[in-house]
Amino acid sequence: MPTRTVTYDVTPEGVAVLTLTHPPVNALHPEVLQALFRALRQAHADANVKAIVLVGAKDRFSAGFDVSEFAKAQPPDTTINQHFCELLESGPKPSVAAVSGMALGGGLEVAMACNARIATPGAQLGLPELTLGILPGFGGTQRLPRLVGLQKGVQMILTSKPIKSQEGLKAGLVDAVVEPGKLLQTAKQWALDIAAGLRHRPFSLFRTNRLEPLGEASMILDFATAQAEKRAAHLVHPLLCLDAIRTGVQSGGLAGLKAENAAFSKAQTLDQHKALVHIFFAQRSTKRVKGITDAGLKPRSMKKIAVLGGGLMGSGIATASILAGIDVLLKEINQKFLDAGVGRVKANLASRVKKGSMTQQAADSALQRLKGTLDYNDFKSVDLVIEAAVENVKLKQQIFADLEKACSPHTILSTNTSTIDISVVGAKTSCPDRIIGAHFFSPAHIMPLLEIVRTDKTSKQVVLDTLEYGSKIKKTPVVVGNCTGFAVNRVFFPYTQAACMLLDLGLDPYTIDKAIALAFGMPMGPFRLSDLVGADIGMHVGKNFIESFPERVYTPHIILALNEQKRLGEKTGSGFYKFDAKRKASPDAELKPLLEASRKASGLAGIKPPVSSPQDIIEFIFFPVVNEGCRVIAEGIVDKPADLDVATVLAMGFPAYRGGLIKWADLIGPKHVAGRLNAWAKHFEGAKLAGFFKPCDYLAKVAQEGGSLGAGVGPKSSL
Ligand SMILES: CCCCCCCCCCCCC[C@H](O)CC(=O)SCCNC(=O)CCNC(=O)[C@H](O)C(C)(C)COP(=O)(O)OP(=O)(O)OC[C@H]1O[C@@H](n2cnc3c(N)ncnc32)[C@H](O)[C@@H]1OP(=O)(O)O
Repeated sequence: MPTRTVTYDVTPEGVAVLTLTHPPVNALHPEVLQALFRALRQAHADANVKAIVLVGAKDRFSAGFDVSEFAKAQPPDTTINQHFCELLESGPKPSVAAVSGMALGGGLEVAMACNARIATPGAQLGLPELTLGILPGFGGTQRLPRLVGLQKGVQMILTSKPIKSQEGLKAGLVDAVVEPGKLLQTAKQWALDIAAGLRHRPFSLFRTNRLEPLGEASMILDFATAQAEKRAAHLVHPLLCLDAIRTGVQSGGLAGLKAENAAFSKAQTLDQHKALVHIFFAQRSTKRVKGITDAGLKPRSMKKIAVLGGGLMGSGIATASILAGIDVLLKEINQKFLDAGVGRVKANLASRVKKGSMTQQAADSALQRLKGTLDYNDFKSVDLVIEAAVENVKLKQQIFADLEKACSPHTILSTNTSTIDISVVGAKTSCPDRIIGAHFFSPAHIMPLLEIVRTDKTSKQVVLDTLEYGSKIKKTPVVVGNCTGFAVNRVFFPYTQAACMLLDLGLDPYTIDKAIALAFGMPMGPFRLSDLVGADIGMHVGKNFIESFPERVYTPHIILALNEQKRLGEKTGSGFYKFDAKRKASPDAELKPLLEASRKASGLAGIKPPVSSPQDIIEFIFFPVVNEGCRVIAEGIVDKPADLDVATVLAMGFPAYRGGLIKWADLIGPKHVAGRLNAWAKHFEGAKLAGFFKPCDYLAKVAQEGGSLGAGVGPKSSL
């Protein structure tokens, strides 16, 4: 049977059951939509058919339009006849959607074009198009507000958050919620009742009873527009979406559909759409690693793990693991530390209960999976150990030597270190094949990225098992090579150094932060980030990079001065900023003498800063990061460039709507990136800083020969 189709079955009672079929989520590929169009025309012409029911194969209605169509060079032609919605809504025979699993995006829009919706409990209903840089394009901007009211409809579309069918029933989106075994029968009966005139046949597109009065509607849309402009200043498509909704409210559903179609076509042309579609697939592709997941190996399930260290990281890792149903042995060196570690796990769970992310009962049962210990007695039974002790090489080496004796020969021995060479950590063991890095980002139970760091001796099975563990604890795992800083911290080391260089060239730190946070879209600028992380940590980590890459580093004097003055940032009440009791940051006039001393010591006096606009600041700080990212690609530290995009978005807050570091560079143009780096290398030659900017061979080659950085160095990346 074709994998993209709509099956057509007519029941003895005269109901045409149309089944959307396109594994795994019944995505609405154009072939499926064309099949739906044909099936509807067939049902309307079939004298045996009184009514129509639409279902999704395998208990999943539809996850919406096939997103892979947006990744193609030639985007889908939105002018193609989309009358299948009109045929569903106002064709000669009534239609009812039988929704199970999920109806998202175009899937919900198709269901809303039906004359009624019957759903199973817990089915997810939503219009997440804005997360892809577009807007609902099958009538959702018009039908959803008319079914649930403008306030609720706008909120659902702008937040992209789905609701469950029970909430949908209350809101007017769903007509009935029934158990799965009764879904099809209820939908068929509902459709026959409409056909027999026993039930009303509403056309969502023309309903107005749920829409707020025009004056109130206008205020709702004005407020939503102001919020969108404030919260997503860089994004155009939410405003295009709101304009289409407004047109429909003011001029009726048909006018609204026309406005929606025009807005959708416009949104499709924007880089943000290309970038977000890239990240959608990139994030789902990190779990596929060449030579590992295609090697015919079967991953072993991690049922019981041990975490060494109950500090901030260890307790976060333990929390993420027990939430995923894994038994955790939390080991500490004394009872006081162990009690503190268990207390942190309890606090993490309590915070989730308080936020409504889980019930108290679920938290209690998760806690049952945590057991504390002060020795290695139970380590024979663990599948994986994650060491999260202090960053001390000798201590870690001794721990791993002890673990090799205490655990079974199959136990994976991993370290959460962010700065120490993984091979060095395992140097005192005789099992390098079982040594791997599991680098979490703080807080470990919340940050979504897990860097899985393999050495050249780590076995494929161990990498595969750790990937499986990462997915099981709902992380996005990215497999990276063993180098200073691995992938994320390595590509970002020039970030702070370039920012400090601008400081020493005379720029104001707060101007730089504004450019990076407000103009570019990072969660915060480099100096605010330094105050969050701590100048002491920054100096410690910076030393690693200065030792590893001496030919391309800038030693920021200001960081040393901040440490000497104990101005470490938030934790000491001042750093680049000063902090009030609620840790609210504000510029600090007392920083001025430190800045002047740093500028004097920098040797950059007299060099004109080669930046004059926020865009210049953005490029001066991020292009060296792109350059280091290109080295990481060329050295094979990442399996594919798209993995680096995902890592920068998830770990550093690089804006997803820019596609991640490498996609962003490709959208800007490798030639422009290399050109500016070469110009700065020349500009700073006298200060012996040319090496900090000189484009690496990979970037220079792509810039000269054309092509994309995202293509990678090996066989063409699929992304
Ligand atoms: C008559 C002729 C008509 C011709 C018409 C042509 C018109 C062209 C104009 C288009 C107008 C479109 C209008 C519409 O409003 C636009 C949309 O619908 S955009 C899509 C909106 N939907 C989404 O954003 C949902 C995305 N998916 C998810 O949120 C999740 O996948 C999920 C569905 C909640 C499931 O989550 P999980 O269980 O965690 O699974 P995964 O996320 O890993 O997904 C599994 C697998 O499925 C792939 N996939 C999921 N959703 C889609 C999708 N919508 N399209 C394509 N593929 C999808 C995903 O990539 C995974 O694949 P794998 O990694 O396993 O290969």
